[in-house]
Amino acid sequence: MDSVAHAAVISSSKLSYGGRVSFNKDKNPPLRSSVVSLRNWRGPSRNLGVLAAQIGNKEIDFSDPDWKTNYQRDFERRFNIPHITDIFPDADPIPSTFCLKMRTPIMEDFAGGYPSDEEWHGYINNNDRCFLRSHYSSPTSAGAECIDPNCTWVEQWVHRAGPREKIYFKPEEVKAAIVTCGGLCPGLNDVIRQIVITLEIYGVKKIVGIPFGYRGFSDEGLSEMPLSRKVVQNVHLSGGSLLGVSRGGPSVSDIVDSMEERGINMLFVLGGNGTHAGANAIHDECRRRRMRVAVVGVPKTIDNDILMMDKTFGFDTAVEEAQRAINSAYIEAHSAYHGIGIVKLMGRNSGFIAMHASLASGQIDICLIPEVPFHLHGPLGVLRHLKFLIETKGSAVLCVAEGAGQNFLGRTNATDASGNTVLGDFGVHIQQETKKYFKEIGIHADVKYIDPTYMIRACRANASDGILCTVLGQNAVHGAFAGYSGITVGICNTHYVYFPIPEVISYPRAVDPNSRMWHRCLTSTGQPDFV
Ligand SMILES: Nc1ncnc2c1ncn2[C@@H]1O[C@H](COP(=O)(O)OP(=O)(O)O)[C@@H](O)[C@H]1O
Ligand SMILES: O=P(O)(O)OC[C@H]1O[C@](O)(COP(=O)(O)O)[C@@H](O)[C@@H]1O
Ligand SMILES: [Mg+2]
Repeated sequence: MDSVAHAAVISSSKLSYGGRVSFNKDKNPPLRSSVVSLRNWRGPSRNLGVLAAQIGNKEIDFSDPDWKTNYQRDFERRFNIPHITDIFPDADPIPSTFCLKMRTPIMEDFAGGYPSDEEWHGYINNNDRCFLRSHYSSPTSAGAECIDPNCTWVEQWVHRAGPREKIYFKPEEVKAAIVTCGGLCPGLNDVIRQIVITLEIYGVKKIVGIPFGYRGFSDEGLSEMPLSRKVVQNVHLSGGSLLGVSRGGPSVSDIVDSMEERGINMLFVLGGNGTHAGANAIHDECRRRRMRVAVVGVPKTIDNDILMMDKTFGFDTAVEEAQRAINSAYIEAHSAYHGIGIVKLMGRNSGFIAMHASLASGQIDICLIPEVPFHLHGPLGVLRHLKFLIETKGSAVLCVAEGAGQNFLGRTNATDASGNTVLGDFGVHIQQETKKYFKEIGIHADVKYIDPTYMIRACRANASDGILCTVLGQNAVHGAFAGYSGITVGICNTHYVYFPIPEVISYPRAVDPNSRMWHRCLTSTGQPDFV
């Protein structure tokens, strides 16, 4: 029997003490997890009742009558979003130059700001908040994320995104830059477009694109691209990034030097975990140098692996586009004698695309993701189940996430320019193992392998992602004008919100093997546990 594919994460999530309690199943918990997880648990024997819990580096003593107040205060502190007045307490705001009645940059009526005595203006109050989580009334409730053993209601909310009545930048003094980093993702152009359009509505005239990710700040021969509504008007009609993307690049200090030289005081950073780590470091460095700058992120990851977000842009498009590949694999498999179709989809650490695409298609018999361990060989292995499917159904279709089954492949320790581990190709491996297995057992099998990954990533955004990109792009600009920096925008619990960057990138979000969604996927595929 071969080794079991290691789950990249802890798969157990249930703690029993008195009643059965299901805790947060976020994996690889961060240092400052907001809910109790198994790994962070430092209470007494699980069956003796819980008196205290270790959450991150803080111990919560549930017998303290003030524990909840303290927790909520700490939560508020963590999710506070950095503001320009933190370092420039005397910074004076001006009335916003943006209002919902103003749709183009040149409305004479509102020159110098929207009149504040109007009854309706559509602004967000700085104290508006959105709840981060739903309330689970019982720890036994499916998916319950509890702080304490009784799963009592603990307020956890984040700042609402949107335009404010007062702004901290004069549009005529703004030089805004946009940079897109990491891999491609459907919707990048939609976000660029919306940022430019919204900046112009505020009255900004100096808008530039930094070419090819962070490299564009340093590489000779790469010059900034002037942007305007005219330039970006139709960019969303094609995939990719108008500005280009890259991995690796200059140091944070060099990037900030370059920003100073160019006079950039608003930076919009579109990228994933790595890009946001960079954006946060840029924000810190700007503060250290006492620069009056807003650095705002828009999370871009086709893998959907950013914490706390309902989803990230491009993910819906990826799932939709993956249907074509899955359907092709299905047709091939069903038209062949003993046909087996294998589709590999992206997902470095997280199997969201594979899970959602499998579920959406209803055509997948086996879905393999990095978060769920499996055997390939042996009585419980994937290959034995494939034999069963061929014998009973005559064909089979597999969907594998790129990060699945990495322990079956030789480790190279290679990393890309950004320091990400270069993965082995599990899709090719399982294709070869399948062919070999059926040859060995003397059963005919016609194996077809489809790797549509870059075709999916290079697509233009679908309608729903297009709308998501529009809202995120607008809110990024609103956040910058409101004087926030070191923040990122996201959709959370159906609301658009601002997060402090470190809270969403402390580790990649992963599929919860105990979630109802993974269970739904399993009921659709009908696959057994391969361990
Ligand atoms: N910890 C970090 N600090 C600063 N910059 C980083 C960090 N990690 C990655 N970057 C930079 O962010 C950019 C994108 O990172 P990458 O991991 O390739 O993509 P993604 O942002 O999609 O995760 C690269 O230019 C990389 O150099
Ligand atoms: O070939 P590349 O450009 O390194 O991209 C491959 C990676 O891009 C992704 O689609 C997304 O990665 P990023 O979020 O880092 O851009 C991963 O799933 C995949 O491993
Ligand atoms: Mg990344």
